[in-house]
Amino acid sequence: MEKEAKIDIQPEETSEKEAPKANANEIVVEIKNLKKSFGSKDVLTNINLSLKRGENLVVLGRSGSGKSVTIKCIVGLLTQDEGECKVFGQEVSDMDDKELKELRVKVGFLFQSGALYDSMSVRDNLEFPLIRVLKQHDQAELDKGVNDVLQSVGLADAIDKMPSDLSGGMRKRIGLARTLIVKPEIMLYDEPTTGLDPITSREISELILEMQKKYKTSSIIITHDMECAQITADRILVLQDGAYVAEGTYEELAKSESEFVRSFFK
Ligand SMILES: Nc1ncnc2c1ncn2[C@@H]1O[C@H](COP(=O)(O)OP(=O)(O)OP(=O)(O)O)[C@@H](O)[C@H]1O
Repeated sequence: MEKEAKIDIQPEETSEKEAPKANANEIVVEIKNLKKSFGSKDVLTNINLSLKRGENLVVLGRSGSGKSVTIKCIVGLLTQDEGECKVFGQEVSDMDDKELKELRVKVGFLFQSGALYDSMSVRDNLEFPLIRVLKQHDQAELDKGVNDVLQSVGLADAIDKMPSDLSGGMRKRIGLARTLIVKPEIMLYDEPTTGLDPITSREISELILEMQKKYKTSSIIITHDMECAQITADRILVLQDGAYVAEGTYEELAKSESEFVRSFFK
């Protein structure tokens, strides 16, 4: 097993975040001819992907097809063997530790587990990134940040609850709030609806769409959930055997000539 880089989202010197440039055609993530193998196993054979500012890009693929590996290359948790992986025009594999820390402030990721600290209340879980990442210490400012993001995810009443008091869907919302609170420019969602019942899954998908509009984030959403894809996607990429085999809107791909692509829509 190759060792993955450790996640450390606490930059030592964090400056005020720059406002995103308003250029709708800007490419914020660009991947070209990306290849990644583990031992003799070729996981990514030829990945090409571009994420435009403000768009929701859904990646569909069977289990084990390399979707998470792609996301880990984007945040520098894994390094590709060949090809380019650029975020905001800068090659991730060339970044030093300081640049990687800055990258992980601009790029938020929500992994399947949600990653809340179970011993901390919702308020403390949400204050944590404000204090550690944005170096905010003024209590009024912290309160405002926490209350605003809780309103956004529809859980203002949960502020003093412990994670163990929350349902799976609520934990997912708080996990999302915890990522969004530092206002990342790019969001990476790794199977955001996995393990949730159909109604809660739909609510989370709708929330992802609302957050795109409210925070103007650009997002890559990895999912098997076709309803999530239908609700959230501006564009969909289909991954097969380590390479993308189709690209289009939900409606376009549902009518694809490829049986493999259509198989997701059944
Ligand atoms: N650090 C690693 N070391 C060795 N093999 C790995 C490592 N990370 C991923 N793999 C292998 O790469 C393949 C793709 O994994 P990945 O997690 O990207 O799949 P996925 O498409 O996200 O699947 P799932 O939907 O099941 O999460 C798997 O066979 C996995 O075992």
